[in-house]
Amino acid sequence: MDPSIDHASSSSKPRNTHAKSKPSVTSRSIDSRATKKQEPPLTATETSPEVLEQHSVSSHITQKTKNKKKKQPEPRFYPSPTNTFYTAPLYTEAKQSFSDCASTLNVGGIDLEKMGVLTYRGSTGSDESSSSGLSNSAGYKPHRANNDKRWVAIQEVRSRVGSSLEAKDFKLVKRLGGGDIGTVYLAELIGTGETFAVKVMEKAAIAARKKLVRAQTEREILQSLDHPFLPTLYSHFETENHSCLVMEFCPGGDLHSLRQKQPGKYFPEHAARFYVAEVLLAMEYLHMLGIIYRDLKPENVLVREDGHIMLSDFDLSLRCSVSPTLVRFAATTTLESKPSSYCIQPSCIVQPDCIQPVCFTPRFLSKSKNKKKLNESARQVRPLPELMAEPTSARSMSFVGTHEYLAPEIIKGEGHGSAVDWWTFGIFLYELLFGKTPFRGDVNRATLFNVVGQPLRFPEHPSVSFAARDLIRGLLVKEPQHRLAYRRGATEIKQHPFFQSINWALIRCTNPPQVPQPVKIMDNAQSQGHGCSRSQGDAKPPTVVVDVKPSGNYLEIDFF
Ligand SMILES: Nc1ncnc2c1ncn2[C@@H]1O[C@H](COP(=O)(O)OP(=O)(O)OP(=O)(O)O)[C@@H](O)[C@H]1O
Repeated sequence: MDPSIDHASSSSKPRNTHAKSKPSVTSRSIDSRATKKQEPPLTATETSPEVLEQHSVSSHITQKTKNKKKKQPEPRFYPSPTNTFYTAPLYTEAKQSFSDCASTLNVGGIDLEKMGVLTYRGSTGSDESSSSGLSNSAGYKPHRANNDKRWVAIQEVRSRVGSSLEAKDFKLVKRLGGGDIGTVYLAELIGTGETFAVKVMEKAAIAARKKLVRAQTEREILQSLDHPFLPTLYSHFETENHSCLVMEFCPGGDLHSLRQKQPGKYFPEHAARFYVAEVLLAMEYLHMLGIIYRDLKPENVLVREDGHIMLSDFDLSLRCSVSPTLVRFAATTTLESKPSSYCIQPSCIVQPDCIQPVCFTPRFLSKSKNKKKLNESARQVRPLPELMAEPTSARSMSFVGTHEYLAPEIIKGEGHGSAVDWWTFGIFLYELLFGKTPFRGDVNRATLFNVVGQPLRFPEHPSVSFAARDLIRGLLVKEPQHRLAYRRGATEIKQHPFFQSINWALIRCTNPPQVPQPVKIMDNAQSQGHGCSRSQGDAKPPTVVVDVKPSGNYLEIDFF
């Protein structure tokens, strides 16, 4: 498959889980935002730049934003006309170099690698890798390698049965939700007590609705991911009629539901900052892989059992080629010689992953004696190259996304690139902070007009910091080329004062605003599964059930 082809373009996507077909622009179905009125799609004339421009006052807004941007601190580096391009091996080297650098960095006596912040260890093996030859990274998932109880469980079953996982190894416990191309179930890996989310897709239905390519895109993207805030595809298997993806189960639900439960239906600023910071790292990583996500919204941000997030749903994503660009070899500047009010330490900057050694300033080191230690450690850090890996040149003409989250350039049909993700990031932050999106109209068509033509406004309530509003203003610039992060991607956003308190390197170890209730475990005598013919050995009795009526019956699903 040609990865530069936008496979989502001919597809459609409902938020509505009851919908049979999926318009490429989705409405939300489960909350007050869902548009009730039916309306005809916009015609080509209506979406033409001229017509939309008549409603536009965006130039005024943009000018204001431009002026504001001028006041921002000088960028630390500039793409030079003689950019050196990293080829894949060099990039791997950079990663390795980063790993070396990071693993030798023992900050204040704390081994960051042991803390799980810095991990570039080899994989203990992947069920997925054994069943697929698709991606070179599919079998190398260091973030999920050694410490993941789910891998251990999978390995256990595999070694017991001597083959890859199959449908009969799982017991479906509960339906979690339905998407356009499949249904997601909570499932137990029989005999291990470990739970997974299994997305079950009916092959014939997908083929009949011409969604095969989309399903394949999602699967291939999932196979290529290895990031703490992105799903791990533990296994993939086929039955005669179904194709199944086995992923981590997120018991915390999605951020949309969680927001509804907050007082006032909006998150306090510290909580919003935490969630968007983790999403930012996930998107940075995706862009690094040449994946433009295109479907950011609270519904697609799931909360893991530890309260950290997982970005889900990749069937609208666009894959394109990206060449991480070496923009500068970092100078031998140290922390002392280049102080900064932001979290910028130019001595060791590289973006091979979510982990950036730029901010090794853990809060527990903020006292002056620890600062001294830190500075000494930083001096020993080998300077690393500075990379830019934003797929800015990618272009798609697809009309995909969710109305309230669509970027103006998508609506105008001007062709779009990775900047659409930074627009949606701005809408996402706005929604978490204010409990609503900024351009929503009474009907979808009005929403589209508002996105293109209406200025950004902030409600008076709740009161939100200047930094947060300033960041949103920078992101919700109508012209993509003037939008924050257009040029240097996530790095630009990370440097914004809104994130000043975020320690990017250690965010995985930060306490999340909320940790979901643990999954209720029931001792269920009937947990022998469907058609399980494999020996259970002396494995733990199956125990998992999440708010399923204690009838003792697991779901009778004819898939398996
Ligand atoms: N890993 C998971 N853990 C817990 N719940 C999940 C998980 N993955 C999906 N879900 C739930 O299942 C529902 C369906 O997910 P799925 O990704 O198939 O569809 P979707 O998000 O509606 O989008 P699409 O139609 O594009 O597939 C989600 O809304 C979510 O509530």
